[in-house]
Amino acid sequence: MIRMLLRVLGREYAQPLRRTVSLMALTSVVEGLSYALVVPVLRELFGDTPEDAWPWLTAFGVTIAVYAALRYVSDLSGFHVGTALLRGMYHRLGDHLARLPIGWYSGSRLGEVSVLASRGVLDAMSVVAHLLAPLISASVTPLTIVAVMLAYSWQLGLAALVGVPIVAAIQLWTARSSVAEDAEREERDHEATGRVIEFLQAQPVLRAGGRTTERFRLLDDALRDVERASRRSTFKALPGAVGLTLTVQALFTAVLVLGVHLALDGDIGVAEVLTVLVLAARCADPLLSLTDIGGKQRGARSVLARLDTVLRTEPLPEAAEPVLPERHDLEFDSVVFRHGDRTVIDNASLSVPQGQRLAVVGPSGAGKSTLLQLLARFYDVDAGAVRLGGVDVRDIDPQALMAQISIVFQNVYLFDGTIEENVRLGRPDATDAEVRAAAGAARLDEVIARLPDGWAANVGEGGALLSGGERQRVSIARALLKNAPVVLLDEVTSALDPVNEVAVHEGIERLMAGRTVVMVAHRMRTVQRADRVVFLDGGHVVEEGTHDELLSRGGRYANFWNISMAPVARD
Ligand SMILES: Nc1ncnc2c1ncn2[C@@H]1O[C@H](COP(=O)(O)OP(=O)(O)OP(=O)(O)O)[C@@H](O)[C@H]1O
Repeated sequence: MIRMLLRVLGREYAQPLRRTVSLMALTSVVEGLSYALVVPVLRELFGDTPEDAWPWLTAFGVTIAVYAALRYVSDLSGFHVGTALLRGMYHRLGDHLARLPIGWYSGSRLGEVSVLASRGVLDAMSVVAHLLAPLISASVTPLTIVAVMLAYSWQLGLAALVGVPIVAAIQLWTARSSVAEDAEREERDHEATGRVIEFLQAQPVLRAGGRTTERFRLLDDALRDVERASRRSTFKALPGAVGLTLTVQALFTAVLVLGVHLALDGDIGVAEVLTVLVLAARCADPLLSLTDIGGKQRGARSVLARLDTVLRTEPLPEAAEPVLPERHDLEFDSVVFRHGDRTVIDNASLSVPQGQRLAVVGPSGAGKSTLLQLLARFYDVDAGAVRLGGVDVRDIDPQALMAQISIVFQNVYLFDGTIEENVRLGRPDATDAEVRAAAGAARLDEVIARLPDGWAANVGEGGALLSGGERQRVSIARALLKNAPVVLLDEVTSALDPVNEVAVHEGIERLMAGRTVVMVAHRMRTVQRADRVVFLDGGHVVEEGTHDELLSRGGRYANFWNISMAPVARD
C-alpha cells in the first residue's frame, strides 16, 4: 500500500511518510507497554505488600503520559503528511493532466477525471491521515501485548502467538480473494458518478424531450450495477470477516481456559491471570477492526491504481531538440488519422501558403474539425505529417506551437470570472490599452457598455451569463489579443441574431487579416472570403480550388451548395 502510494506520489514523499509510520508504530508499542504494566501493578496490589505497587503505578502513569504525547504527535504528523500528500497529489495530477493531449479529454474522461480529482484523491490521501494510524495500531499494539504475555507466562503468550499467523492469513486471503469484486465495485461506482454528471448536464435535453419526471434510465442502470457490485464485494469479504471474528473469539477463549487451568495448578498467580485476560480482551478490539480497515484500505488501493493509470498515460512525445518554425505556411502531407479502428482522415494532402485562407467544407462527419485539431496537435497523426512553416508539428515545442496558433471554436468556453479576465487569457501580459483595442476590434466594447459592471462584469460559469454571439465576441477578442500568425476557425453553425452575426463576422475578418487561416466553413458567405477551398468527405480531399472554380466544375462542391442553399432559396 505504502509502496503504491509512493509510486503514485513520487519518491520525494518517502522520508516524511517513513517518519510518520515509525512514529505511529512507536506509539502503538508504547500503548501495548502501558497495558502490560497493569500486570505488575495488580500483582503488587494483590500481593502481601500493596505499597510496593507505587513504583509500578508511577511507571504506568509515565507510560500513559508518553503514550498520550506520542499519540498527539503522530496523529498530527499523519495529518500534516496527509495534507502535504494531498497538495502534492493535486499538483502532480494537475501538471500531468495539463500535458496530456487535448484529444485524450473525451466526454466520458471528463466525468472520470473529475471524480478522481475530487473524491478519488481525497479517498487515497485519507489513507495516511485516517487509515494508517488505526491500521498500525491494530497490528502493532496486539503484537506488543503478545510479547508482554510471553514474558509473564510463556504458555499464555504462546497460545496468543498462535493467533498471529492465522489473523494475518485471513487478512491476506480476504484481500486477495476480493480483489476482482472490489475493483468491479469501484469501477461501477465511478461509472455511476459519471452518469450523475451526465444526468445533470443533460437536463436541458431531457426537459426539452418532456422527460422531466421520468427517471434517467442510464443512471438507474448504473446505480443498480453499483448495488449489485457492492453486494457481491460484501459477500466476498464476509467469510473473512466471520473467520476473523471466530478466530479472535476462539483465541480469547483458549487463553481464558488455559489461564484458569494454569492458575488452578498454581503455575501463575490470580493477578497475572486477570491482567492477561484484560490484555487479551484489549487485543480483540483492534483485531476485529481489521475487517473494516481492510475494506477501506482495498477501496483506497483501487483509487490509487486508477490515479496511477492516469499518471502513467503518456503525454504526446516532445522533440529532444525542438525546432522553431520561421514561416507560417501550413501543410498536410499524406495524413492518416484514426479514432480507434475508424479512419477519420484518410491520406489527405493540402497546403496553405503563409497569409492565405483555406476554407474546409464538407458534410457532417467528414473530418473537418479533426483537421483543425491535427493542426493544433490535439492528436498526433498515424501516418504522414502536419507541418507549420515546413517543420513537423511534432518537432516544435508544444508551448511554442500553441503560441503560433489562435483557435476560435464553435463552442466558446468562458471561465467564471470577469470579461476582462477572460479576454486577457489570450495574452496575460497585455497592457490595458491592448486589451481594450482587441475588445474594440471584436466589437465586444458594445457588449461591455451594456453591462452594469462593464469590464468587471462576471460572465458566470462557462460564460452562461452572456449570449452565444457575445461569447463568440469574447473568444475573438481573446484571439486578437493573442495576435498569433495562424488562425484556426470553426465557424458557428447555429444562427446568430443579425446584430451579433454582423459583429462576429467583422471581428473574424479583422482576426483573419494578414494571417494564415484554416476555417471550417458552413456558410457560403464565409467560403467566399477564402483564397482556396477544399471539399472533404470521409476524410478524403475530394475537390480543391477557388470557390468559383469549384462551383463552375459542377462536382461535389457545387452539388453540396445547391442542396444546402435550396431551403434558403425556398424561404
Ligand atoms: N473522440 C472521438 N472518438 C471517436 N470518433 C470520433 C471522435 N471525434 C470525432 N470522431 C469521429 O470522427 C469523424 C469526423 O469527426 P469531425 O468532428 O472531424 O467531423 P466534422 O466534419 O467536423 O463534422 P461536423 O460538421 O458535424 O462537426 C466523425 O465520424 C466522428 O464521429
